[in-house]
Amino acid sequence: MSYKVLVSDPISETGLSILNEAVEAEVTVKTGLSPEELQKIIGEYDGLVVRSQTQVDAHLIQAAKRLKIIGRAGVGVDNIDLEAATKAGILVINAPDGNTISAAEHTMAMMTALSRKIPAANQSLKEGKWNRNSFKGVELFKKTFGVVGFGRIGMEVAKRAKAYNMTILAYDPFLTEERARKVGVKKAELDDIYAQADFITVHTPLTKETHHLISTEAFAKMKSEVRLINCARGGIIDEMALYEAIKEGRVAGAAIDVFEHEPPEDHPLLTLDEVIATPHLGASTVEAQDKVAVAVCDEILQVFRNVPAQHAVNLPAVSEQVRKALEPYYELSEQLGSTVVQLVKGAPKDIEITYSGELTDIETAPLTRSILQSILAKFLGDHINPVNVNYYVKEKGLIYNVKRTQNSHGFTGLINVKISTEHEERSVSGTLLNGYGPRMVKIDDYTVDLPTEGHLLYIEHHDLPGLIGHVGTLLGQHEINIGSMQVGRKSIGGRAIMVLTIDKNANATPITALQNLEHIQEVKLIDL
Ligand SMILES: NC(=O)c1ccc[n+]([C@@H]2O[C@H](COP(=O)([O-])OP(=O)(O)OC[C@H]3O[C@@H](n4cnc5c(N)ncnc54)[C@H](O)[C@@H]3O)[C@@H](O)[C@H]2O)c1
Ligand SMILES: O=C(O)CC[C@@H](O)C(=O)O
Repeated sequence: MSYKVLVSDPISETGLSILNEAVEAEVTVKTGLSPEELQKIIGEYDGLVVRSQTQVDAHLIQAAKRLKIIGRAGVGVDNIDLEAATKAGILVINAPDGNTISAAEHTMAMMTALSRKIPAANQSLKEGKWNRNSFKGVELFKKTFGVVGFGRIGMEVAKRAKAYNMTILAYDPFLTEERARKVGVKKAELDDIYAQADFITVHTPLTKETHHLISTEAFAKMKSEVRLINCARGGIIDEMALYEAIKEGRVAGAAIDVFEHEPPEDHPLLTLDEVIATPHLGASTVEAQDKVAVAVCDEILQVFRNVPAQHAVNLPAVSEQVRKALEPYYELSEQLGSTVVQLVKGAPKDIEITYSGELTDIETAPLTRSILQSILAKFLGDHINPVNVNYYVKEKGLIYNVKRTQNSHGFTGLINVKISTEHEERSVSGTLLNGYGPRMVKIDDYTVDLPTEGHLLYIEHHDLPGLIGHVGTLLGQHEINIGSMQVGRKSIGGRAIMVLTIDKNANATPITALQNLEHIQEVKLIDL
């Protein structure tokens, strides 16, 4: 199968060639489209590759009827409406580490250029002036450097700043004393940084919490003559507050790579001598662009090949080890969910999933999503997928519990899915049998050994001689071939079940006819 992929921002040729050479992908590169132009064509595509220019908003997502995956060749996904993508079941992936080094190096370049006024000196010289007095700078040596956001880039920046002999204060909610000590920085609070730092750099994502994190209030707490660097995202520093702080002489300068609105138009900051700026160039190196494009294009192909994504932004990450351990169980988990939801009468209210045996100690959330997806698909259709399933679980007010038990009844790994509705409670268990693949081993309290595919006819009846014969005859009259049969009973003459695998999908007639047979309580056709 071939998937149509649109590349709407410029990405490296090395990355593009990965998609171009794959049989699974048919690639179109159309960059610089207006939102309206993009909206018109997006409906044709299964995949979209963007950098930071394309705004993937809710309108675009609504028009993207076939879209399965959005690949962001870079880190920040603030140009993508993640909520809308998740609701639409579109997987969003990024390339989180391909441009770390480039962004860190750009931050250092901006800090040194700012401290030595290099852009202005360069400009002046090119204008024919030899003005050595106007460009006196400051050293970085032994200065205090505040790093706000100590993730991949923040840490790489700190490593480089250590070579300048700077004292580094790092603030990040996830930074522990131990880690700070290990990398040779001091763990600090924001107020410590404001009070002590000569240079402050920000390396957080732009979120509700970090929007205008550095504001008028923060500037008021800073050391005078402080210099700021933002190579992360426009909006983390309040641009107007920064402008005022520079005008008032409290801030000595700022180096800005990113703006709240890009490109910035008639921006007051760009009128100030104390500000140096670049047009969002943090990741603009040959190496970074190759790395992010290759990473994202490779991963898009993996997803088209049904391999779970490693850098999904709107799905929890799954380690390679967990992915390998769970892989054989996906089909089983989906089919158990599908079986029990077809068996039960009414809409699920409570779902209980129990993992036993070798599944007890593994992160099973991906299997849980696949079970929930197969259950909800009966009511909400095929657009339910692992990306949006939790959204719909919440929306429908479904309650689900996950349990773990060591008792796997002799099986290596066992999954039980139980659904309660307002009418009844039904459950199905399944395992992977060596050499046989997925098998259903229990329906409610009855032990069975059934395949988890094809068409199953589930019949509940009184355990009486001759009944199995009647069922066989009736199915024969409707030209329905029986592939196999399993019977189970609780006691002789008591309640019993038979489950038949049939070759032809039974229509409503034999089911009604079967239901009308004496001593039969329930007949259900389960399509897997
Ligand atoms: N200028 C560019 O071209 C360019 C290139 C690459 C990345 N970026 C941007 O740089 C930023 C950092 O990227 P990264 O790869 O290091 O991300 P990362 O996820 O590795 O690190 C971000 C860190 O910020 C921390 N954080 C979140 N909220 C915080 C808060 N309120 N206060 C303090 N810390 C907080 C997180 O705990 C995390 O450790 C992102 O915004 C990314 O989009 C820009
Ligand atoms: O695509 C770019 O050049 C910007 C990338 C950068 O902002 C990121 O967040 O990865």
